[in-house]
Amino acid sequence: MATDIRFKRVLLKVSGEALMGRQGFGIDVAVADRIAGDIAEARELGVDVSVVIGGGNIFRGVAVASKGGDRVTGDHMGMLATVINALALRTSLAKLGIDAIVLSAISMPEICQSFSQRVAQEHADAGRVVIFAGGTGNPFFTTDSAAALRAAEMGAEALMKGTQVDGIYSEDPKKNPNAERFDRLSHDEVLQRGLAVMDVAAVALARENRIPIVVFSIHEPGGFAQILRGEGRATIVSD
Ligand SMILES: Nc1ncnc2c1ncn2[C@@H]1O[C@H](COP(=O)(O)OP(=O)(O)O)[C@@H](O)[C@H]1O
Ligand SMILES: O=c1ccn([C@@H]2O[C@H](COP(=O)(O)OP(=O)(O)O)[C@@H](O)[C@H]2O)c(=O)[nH]1
Repeated sequence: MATDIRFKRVLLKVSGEALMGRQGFGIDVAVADRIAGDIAEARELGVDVSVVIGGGNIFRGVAVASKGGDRVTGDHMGMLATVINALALRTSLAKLGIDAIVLSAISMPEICQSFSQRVAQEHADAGRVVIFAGGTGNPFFTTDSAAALRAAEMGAEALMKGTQVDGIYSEDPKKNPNAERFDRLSHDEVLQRGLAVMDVAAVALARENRIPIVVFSIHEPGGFAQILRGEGRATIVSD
């Protein structure tokens, strides 16, 4: 079955906002459970999945900065939010009998192990789903950049960005419903056209390391496995 699969080892970026479902804030456990189910489905296809999780459902650093507060402190709060989400996803995976481990870029040994590439690789080799928390561990970055970084470190064949939209458009489709949707783009095209589905640092890092980016809707149940089988709607960014 796995012979039809396009990628055997992927890094899945799960948007923090995806976890809040219709609530408008925080974590909807039913949504976390459903995303865990999608990861389980991908593993059944024989795909190694590791995950970078965002924190936008709880906190974004710019929210502090925009109200005159300190950006660095705001970003620290945002990175902590990603740890909360990572623990929720690990809990949902455990309910399905999937062994997952949270590795944080910010040390908090009472709660989870600290990230190092070597430790991450060992857990992945042991068949665990590695959930990377704490973003890059640095302010002024995003979890998209963390996803590109961890994808490179883990030797992932693709960075799969599960987000609110079903691909990359000529403009933000939430602002312009008539925007044109692309099936394929190069990293250079994404950067040159200023397509803001991911930040520039993340796309540039993926380009440097020749890692394809696949943008798809995380809200479509079973969508992740579909994309891995080469079906469903997504935009593929590759050279
Ligand atoms: N050209 C574009 N194509 C697709 N989405 C875009 C584009 N420009 C902006 N976006 C917006 O980017 C969002 C995804 O980026 P982001 O907010 O960082 O998501 P995430 O929460 O998944 O990290 C989409 O929900 C979409 O509204
Ligand atoms: O390497 C990182 C990753 C994240 N963040 C902070 O954590 C917040 C949540 O991450 P992000 O906005 O990327 O989450 P998502 O959009 O995926 O929900 C960001 O707004 C930043 O404040 C950070 O400072 N450095």
